[in-house]
Amino acid sequence: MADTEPTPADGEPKISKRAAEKEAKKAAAKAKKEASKQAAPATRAAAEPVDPFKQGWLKGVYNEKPVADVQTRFPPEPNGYLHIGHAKAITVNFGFARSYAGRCNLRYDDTNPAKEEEQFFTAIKDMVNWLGFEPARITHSSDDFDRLYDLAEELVRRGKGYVCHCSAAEVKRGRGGPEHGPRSVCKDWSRTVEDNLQDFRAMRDGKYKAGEAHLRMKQYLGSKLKGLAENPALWDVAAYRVKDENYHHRTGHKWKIYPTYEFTHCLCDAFEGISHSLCTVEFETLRPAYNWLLEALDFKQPASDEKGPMQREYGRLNVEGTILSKRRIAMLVEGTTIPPVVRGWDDPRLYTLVALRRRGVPPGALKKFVLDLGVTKAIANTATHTLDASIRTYLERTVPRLMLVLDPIKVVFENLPDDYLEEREVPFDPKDKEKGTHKVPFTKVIYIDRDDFREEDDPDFFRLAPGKSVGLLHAEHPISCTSFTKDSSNKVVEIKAEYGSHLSPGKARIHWVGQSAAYHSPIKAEVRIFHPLFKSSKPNELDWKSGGYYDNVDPKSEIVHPDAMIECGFEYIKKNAPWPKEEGEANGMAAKSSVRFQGLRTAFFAMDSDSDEASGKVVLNRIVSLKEDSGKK
Ligand SMILES: Nc1ncnc2c1ncn2[C@@H]1O[C@H](COP(=O)(O)OP(=O)(O)OP(=O)(O)O)[C@@H](O)[C@H]1O
Ligand SMILES: NC(=O)CC[C@H](N)C(=O)O
Repeated sequence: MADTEPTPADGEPKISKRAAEKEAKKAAAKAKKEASKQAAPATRAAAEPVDPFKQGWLKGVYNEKPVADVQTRFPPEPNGYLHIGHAKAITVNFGFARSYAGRCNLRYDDTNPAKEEEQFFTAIKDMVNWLGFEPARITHSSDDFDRLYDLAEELVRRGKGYVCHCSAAEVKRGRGGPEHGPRSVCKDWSRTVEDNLQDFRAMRDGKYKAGEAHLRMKQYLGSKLKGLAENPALWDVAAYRVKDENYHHRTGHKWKIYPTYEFTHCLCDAFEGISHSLCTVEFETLRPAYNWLLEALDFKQPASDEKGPMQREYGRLNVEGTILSKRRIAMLVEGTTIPPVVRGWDDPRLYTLVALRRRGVPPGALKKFVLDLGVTKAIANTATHTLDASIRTYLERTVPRLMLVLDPIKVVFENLPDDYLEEREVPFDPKDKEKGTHKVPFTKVIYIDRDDFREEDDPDFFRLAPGKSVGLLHAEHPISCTSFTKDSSNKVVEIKAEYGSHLSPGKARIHWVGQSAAYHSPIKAEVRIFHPLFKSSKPNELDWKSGGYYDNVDPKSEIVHPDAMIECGFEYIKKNAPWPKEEGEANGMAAKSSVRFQGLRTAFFAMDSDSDEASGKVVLNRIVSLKEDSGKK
């Protein structure tokens, strides 16, 4: 509709802008209704569940190699906690296998001895299970160290591997370029097989220190071939290197040499019978090197994906507004010269999977988010608030509702007897009868949120104020404030009020919690409300090297309400968790945070791991606000 007032044509009755808008709205609503009637059969068809793995790019990947026994793998390096990006990798690899009736392995890509710790192994498997997937097999690249070593010798025997003693600078020089001229091979390139074998064994037996010797693959550096040879991933990259700090958590000090990613990954894929090796786009340039090694050792036919594993690459999931790098999160968790700024790797302000779980994000919401963004070769760039919006929509349909008062003020009804009790039957979700109902007590004393009261009335304020009435959600009659009292710090501590049908209904309805020992109401709780950890919307651009990020940490990123109150329906919600009941959590991976609910007019909440059943301590985390601006009302 145009902004300007319409000019009526001569002779036509002049209608006001408001009336015209009303008419237009009516007509639009009618048209929409008509359209939806006509479109009903098509809409119903569209509502049939669509398997996202059998659409678009993923379907194309399957069609390139439509085998009966689809086998994929999720191959994290066990050097830190998984983050939201990994939720995409897990969903893609496990989901693809599931859709095509195949299997997916969890493979710990543990070829880097210095960085791996037991805690990460357990946490990674937990997250896969929590997301609702069960690995067909759990493997470790290190399980195959013997076999990998034998194949490295075989590569040498086939004249396709050589031990090189160049320094890093010499290797760089050999790669050529504007500074170094044409690419060239070093003197070690033409050593005999026997010589190379002996020297490789010497590497294995500890004759060399780190950097003094490498086993390199004889790819294309010495070749005159154009095309493939332009790819630096094929310039005789290292297959094995010596590690001085060589203790490995599974093989101990057995090995002084360790295989590189380029040597290990494709071979482990072949050992495990992987049909579709799905990884992120930054590995695309490595695909020719992946195929080169498989072909060199007869695990694949040249220029064919029929035999052996086929690597294909999808776009990473990048989330702006937070940091995902393990190194940076470690700085926040452990502190360096600066004190730690978060509670741990699972601090709900982080985007590690353990943190998202602790915050209360349902695993199904993460998977849906990943798939809704789409799986293609394009990088999926998104922002934390887009993720929040998606989680909000997911929770809206799936979790029950309760009344929770964040910052309570006591309300005493002067016109009710001390033992007044109205038992109200309240649905857990008015739009979903299946979730059932529960009983809450309406009593002489109730608690309302401080935000819902003003000491001085204002015509634009529709809730409780002296002389003003307001409706109560789930109660029969409205209430009206007669007076209030304050403490020495000028804080309102008690409101005197009336309740009954004689009062004006008011223009809004607010939430409340009744006080009744018989109903164990209210339940006290500490509520933590989270906001972005950094003031900057681009925290990756902060100064991480010299600690400049610290000043950007928002001290208001966690606000604690220590005296919140929840109505007694919470007990039922707790006993009947997980909400929603789906895959991982329903199958035993439910943490305390699977106790989720919508606090009416407030936010979505989940129980925090700091809660303690024995002492009755309840701590809640805000999962997301009800609206994007985090404001209620
Ligand atoms: N942001 C992301 N989006 C999608 N997939 C990812 C993302 N980050 C990692 N992956 C994939 O997850 C799998 C296991 O990753 P791994 O932990 O080895 O990766 P990484 O790149 O070291 O992760 P980090 O981002 O923590 O450095 C790999 O296949 C990798 O491609
Ligand atoms: N091909 C892949 O998926 C890569 C996995 C490997 N762990 C990495 O370094 O990221």
